[in-house]
Amino acid sequence: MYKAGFIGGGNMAEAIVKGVLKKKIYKPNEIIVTDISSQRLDCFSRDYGVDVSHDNCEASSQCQILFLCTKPQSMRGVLNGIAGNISESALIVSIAAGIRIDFIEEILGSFPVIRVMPNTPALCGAGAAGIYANKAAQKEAANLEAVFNSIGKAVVVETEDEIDIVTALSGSGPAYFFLMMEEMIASAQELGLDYDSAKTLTLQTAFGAAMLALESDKEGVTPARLREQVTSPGGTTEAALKVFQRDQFGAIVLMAMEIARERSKELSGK
Ligand SMILES: NC(=O)C1=CN([C@@H]2O[C@H](COP(=O)(O)OP(=O)(O)OC[C@H]3O[C@@H](n4cnc5c(N)ncnc54)[C@H](OP(=O)(O)O)[C@@H]3O)[C@@H](O)[C@H]2O)C=CC1
Ligand SMILES: O=C(O)[C@@H]1CCC=N1
Repeated sequence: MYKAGFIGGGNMAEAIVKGVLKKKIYKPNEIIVTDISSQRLDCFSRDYGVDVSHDNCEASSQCQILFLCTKPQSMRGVLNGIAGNISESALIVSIAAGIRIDFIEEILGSFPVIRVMPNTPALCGAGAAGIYANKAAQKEAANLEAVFNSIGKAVVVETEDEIDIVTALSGSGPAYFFLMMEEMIASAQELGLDYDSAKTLTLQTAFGAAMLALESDKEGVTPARLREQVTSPGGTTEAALKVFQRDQFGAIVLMAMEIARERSKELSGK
């Protein structure tokens, strides 16, 4: 029996597998990963030493925790394929955006099911994950929270609808920050700085800002207060921030997150 099986060995499954192995939550021989792509399976076998298989049913019958890690659009087919072949005592964990627990239960029958919305920084132990468990999985939720806390930070939410918000916030969120980094690097180049210097200073600034925000949060200091500390009256930051405000930066962020949440809800119909 494997402690964990991952159906779909894509980007997010790899981030979780790498994270849990690094933190020694599981040993490589306690994990099995399936995928339709031999190339992906070779990568998991070579880079992480875990067992791999093309056979979703075989893997599903041998796992204590079964992580469903395929795209939402493939989930119906994947669930139909493994239904009736899952170990009776298994915990089902879906990381798919939008896919609701009742959709999973309809196809698989009654199991403890947990939805987790993780993110790719789990790759380096800095993930953020939201967790929602059905009634049958309330006990398991605490264990799973510990797993995701070991590869970042996890928050258990009260309602399944909140997972759609978590998706728009921290699931997709790394991409928002990466976009900001891309734009800052490109802008610095446009203004005359060389690419390497622009990249080094951008990444270190993002890292420094996040680290300072996390450290300061322990003392109750908010991001807003930290922003004020950078902003000298009549200075350069104030001049820049006025442009963000004039062009409705807050409204743009809200609009983007609302659309991401709506897309998560739409995917539930797949
Ligand atoms: N990427 C992210 O940042 C996050 C993703 N998620 C969720 O995680 C899930 C996976 O996303 P991501 O890792 O980015 O996607 P990927 O496309 O990278 O991973 C999915 C993998 O599953 C494979 N696959 C497709 N069909 C099957 C099948 N029938 N059996 C086994 N494997 C199959 C795919 O192969 P092939 O490519 O050949 O089709 C692919 O390798 C999604 O549901 C997404 O909503 C959640 C949080 C964050
Ligand atoms: O873009 C997506 O649909 C997935 C879910 C959250 C992050 N990536």
